Amino acid sequence: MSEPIRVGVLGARGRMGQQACRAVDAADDLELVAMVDAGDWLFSVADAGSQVLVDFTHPDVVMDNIRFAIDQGIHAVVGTTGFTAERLDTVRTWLADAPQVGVLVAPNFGIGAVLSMRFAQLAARFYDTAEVIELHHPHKADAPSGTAVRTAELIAAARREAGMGAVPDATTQARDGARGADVDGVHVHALRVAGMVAHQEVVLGAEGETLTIRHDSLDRVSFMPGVLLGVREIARRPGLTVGLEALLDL
Ligand SMILES: NC(=O)c1ccc[n+]([C@@H]2O[C@H](COP(=O)([O-])OP(=O)(O)OC[C@H]3O[C@@H](n4cnc5c(N)ncnc54)[C@H](O)[C@@H]3O)[C@@H](O)[C@H]2O)c1
Ligand SMILES: O=C(O)C1=N[C@H](C(=O)O)CCC1
Repeated sequence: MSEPIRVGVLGARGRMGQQACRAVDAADDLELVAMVDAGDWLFSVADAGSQVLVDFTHPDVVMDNIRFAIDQGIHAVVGTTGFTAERLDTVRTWLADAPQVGVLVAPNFGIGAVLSMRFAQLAARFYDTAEVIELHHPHKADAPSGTAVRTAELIAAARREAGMGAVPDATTQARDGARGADVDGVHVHALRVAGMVAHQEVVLGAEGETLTIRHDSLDRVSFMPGVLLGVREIARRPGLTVGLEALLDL
């Protein structure tokens, strides 16, 4: 058997980081060599010889962590959310100086969540209206979720490609926030509910019918097969990869 891949986890004491440490530790082909959280010495990830860094931290710090990984020649599997097109462009610029390094940015590592995004993308052109409702635990820092933003962007792109116009909406009077956030012309509603983990509904509508695509992550273990796939694949994919779907051949 070949040498295990050496993995460092950032955000190691957080909800996702703890799961990621457990999953990496349990995999025969991976070796957990660094566990770093806020206030710890970031360079211990490099000192420990990490080949892949897994990041589940916070939108405010994730860009610094990616910069660090690229500068150190360490591949990065990033689950932290809060990415914009501008942030992704910045990562591409950094990677131009380190062409051997791979960075995967995935707003959701749940296989079902990735499939549901794809289903929504496929369905979008057949329906007049589409809205996204995401439901998460109340400790979540960002709203809407990274998954919901990406889903809305995929729906909007599919509508544009099909030559569809704006989603019809006759609302002329609304309380602030009543129609949710406008992401690329698609309304996204964020609920924060104690007891929940990560859930999403895409509600599509046409004359006489609706289609609801729902996914539920009931436990954070649901994200781990996707995280491990990213860790195993990223060295073979230099440059920036956005979304786990690229690794699933969807
Ligand atoms: N991609 C996915 O599948 C997926 C799934 C769940 C959560 N997330 C995202 O992952 C991120 C973390 O979520 P969480 O629920 O684990 O949050 P959390 O608050 O439980 O954990 C974050 C951890 O990061 C630590 N941290 C903060 N700054 C740091 C730094 N500079 N260096 C190292 N560690 C640092 C915090 O101390 C904390 O322990 C969020 O952006 C969330 O949206 C993504
Ligand atoms: O718990 C979170 O925080 C999650 N964040 C991701 C997002 O913002 O889409 C994925 C689901 C869980």
